[in-house]
Amino acid sequence: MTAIQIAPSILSADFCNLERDLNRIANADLVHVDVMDHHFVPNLTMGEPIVKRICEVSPIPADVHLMIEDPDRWAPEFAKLGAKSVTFHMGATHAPVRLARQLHDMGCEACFAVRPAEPVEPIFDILEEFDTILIMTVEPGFGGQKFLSNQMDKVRRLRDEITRRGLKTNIQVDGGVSPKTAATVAEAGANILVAGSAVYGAEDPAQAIEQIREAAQAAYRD
Ligand SMILES: O=C(CO)[C@H](O)[C@H](O)COP(=O)(O)O
Ligand SMILES: [Fe+2]
Repeated sequence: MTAIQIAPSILSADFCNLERDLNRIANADLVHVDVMDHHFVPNLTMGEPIVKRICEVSPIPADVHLMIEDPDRWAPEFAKLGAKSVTFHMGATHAPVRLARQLHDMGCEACFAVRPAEPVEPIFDILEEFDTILIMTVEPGFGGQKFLSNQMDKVRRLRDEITRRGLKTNIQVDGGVSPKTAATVAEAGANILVAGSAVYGAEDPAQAIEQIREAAQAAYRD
């Protein structure tokens, strides 16, 4: 049975207390790190120096979500820093297969992301190249947005294709995931759940992680 993985997004952490907030999510499977560049999305977050320190001090592996232009140029730099996985967007990359293979050669997992208005079907022809497909459940750029339930059909179509072909590809969802929406995304077939505001907005982030995990595990269909 596929284990559900919970990836809190430190976009919702206190940037002046990052190490403290990393230790607060030690029961998570991954720490999700949102890198934004003011071009691909209308927000600017962090770059290599901060991601480097996160990789060094975090008790759990880093899952770097690049919302930047030209990931073909920059994604390998984040793999070099020690990220477990690097995600790049369909709307930003020029050569996704070449980039995925380059990341794999560096010992890093490759994840391909689609925005809400982008179809997932074009990825089917290159599915074997990726460890994970990320279905965005908000428009990328900011934490704390409302969950887009209209993306669940996309998750279902992708899960059906992965199952039909006997692949082990993970499906990640990112945006508006909480203890309330966790069952919906897991029932549709997602097994990696990113949650920012629902974890760091809770009084006890570790408890919020367990609530999301339990709701998702109960609803997941393998
Ligand atoms: O990629 C992202 C935004 O583009 C974030 O990972 C995401 O929004 C997490 O925050 P929340 O759970 O509060 O929606
Ligand atoms: Fe993200």
